[in-house]
Amino acid sequence: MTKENVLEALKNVTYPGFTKDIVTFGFVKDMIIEGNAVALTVDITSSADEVKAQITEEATTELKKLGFENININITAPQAPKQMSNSVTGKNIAPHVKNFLMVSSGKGGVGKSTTSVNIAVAMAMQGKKVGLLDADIYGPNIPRMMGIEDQKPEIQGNKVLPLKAYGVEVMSMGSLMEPGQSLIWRGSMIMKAIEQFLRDILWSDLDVLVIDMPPGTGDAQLTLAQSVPVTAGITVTTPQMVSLDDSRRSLDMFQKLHIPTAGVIENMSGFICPECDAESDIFGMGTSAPVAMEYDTELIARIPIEPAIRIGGDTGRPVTYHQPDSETAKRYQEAATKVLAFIEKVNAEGGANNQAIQPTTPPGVSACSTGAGAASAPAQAHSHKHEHNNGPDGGCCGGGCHS
Ligand SMILES: Nc1ncnc2c1ncn2[C@@H]1O[C@H](COP(=O)(O)OP(=O)(O)OP(=O)(O)O)[C@@H](O)[C@H]1O
Repeated sequence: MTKENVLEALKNVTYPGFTKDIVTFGFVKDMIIEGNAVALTVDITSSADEVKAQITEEATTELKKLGFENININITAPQAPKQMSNSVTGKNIAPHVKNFLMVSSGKGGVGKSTTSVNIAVAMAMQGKKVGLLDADIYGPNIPRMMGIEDQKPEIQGNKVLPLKAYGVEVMSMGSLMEPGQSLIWRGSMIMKAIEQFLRDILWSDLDVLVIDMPPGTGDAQLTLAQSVPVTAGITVTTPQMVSLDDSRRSLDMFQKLHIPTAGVIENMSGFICPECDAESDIFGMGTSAPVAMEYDTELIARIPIEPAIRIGGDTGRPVTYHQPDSETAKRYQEAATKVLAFIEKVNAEGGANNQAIQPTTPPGVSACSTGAGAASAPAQAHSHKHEHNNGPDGGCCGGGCHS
C-alpha cells in the first residue's frame, strides 16, 4: 500500500457539512505506513466532537477496506472556544451584566410587557439575579405591572439606582417621568436613552437583564444590539395570521442583528375558562410554531388569555408570583427555564457576538446614515449557529431593519 492508495481511499470521506472531502481540503497529514499498519493525522478546523467522531469512523472504514488492520487516526482540532466574557465579544457598555435578553414583538399590544414581567419574575423565582429594563419608551407600562408606579428611583451621583420588586431590579422611563407625561421621541433620543439605561443605571451583577423593547424593529433594537452583546431574543406574538406576519419581521431582525433567537412566545393562545378550567380556541392556537421553524427556532410557550393575567398586570401583582399554581404561571416558569437553558447553550458555544454590527456610532448619530458599523461589517464575523448569514452586508442597515 502506498500513500497515494490511502489518499485515494480517504477521498471518500467528506468533511461533515461540506461536499468536499478531507484530502481535497488538505487536512490529511503525517502519514506513516508499515505493513498492515497505518498512522495519520487529520488536522481539522472544527472543535465539535461530532465532526471528529464522524471523520474517524468513516476514515477507519475506508482504511479497513484497503486491508489495514492496525489503524491510528489522530485528529487535531482547535480548542473549543472558552466562554467569552461579554467585554471581549465586542462593545459592551454594561459589562457587569452577564446576559441580555431582548423581548420583542412585531407590533404593539400583543403582550410583550406582560411576557417580560412574568419571565423576569419567573427567572428570579428560579434563583437568578434578574433585572428588568423597560425600554418601551413610548408606553412604559412596567412600573404599573410590577406594582411600583408610585416609587421614584434614588439618584447616586450621576447614576440612578434601579427599583426593586418581586426580587427583580427594575428601571423604566415611566419611573423617571411624571405620570401622564409624554415625550416626543426622535431617533437620536431613543438611541441615547437606551445607552443611558445601560450605562447610567446602577444594575448589580445580574445574571440576566430582561429588556422590554418598543414594538417593531427600529432604532432602539439596533442601538441595543450595537451597545451590548445580546445573548438571546424572544419574539412575542398572538396567534392570528396578521400578527404572525409582524412576528416574521421581528425574527428577521434578530437574524440581521446577529442575536441568537431563543424562540417565540405565543400569547393569547386559547382561553382558559376561570369557572371550569376548560381551554377554548379564540384567535387560533399553536399557529406560530411553523413560523418559528421557518427561522430555525421554536415555540417556547403558549400563554392563554386569562383574566388573572390582565388583572395581575393592572394591579401590579404578576400572576407568576401571586398565583404560582395557576396553569399560566407554570407555563411562564417553563418558558423561563427554557430561555435560561438557551442562554447557557449560547455561552457554552462562545457567547453572544454582535460584533459584526458594531462598533456603534456615538449616541445621536445613526449608524446607517454614516455607513459605519452595520453596512461595512463582514458577515463571517459572527459564528453562532443560530445566527444566519445575511449575505455580504451582514448587517442591519443594508437589509433594512427599520419597519
Ligand atoms: N394572556 C393574556 N391574557 C389576558 N390579558 C392579557 C394577556 N396578555 C396581555 N394581556 C393584557 O393585554 C394588555 C396589553 O398587554 P401588554 O401591555 O403586555 O402588551 P404590549 O405588547 O407590551 O403592548 P405595548 O406594545 O403597547 O407596550 C394588558 O392589559 C395586559 O394585561
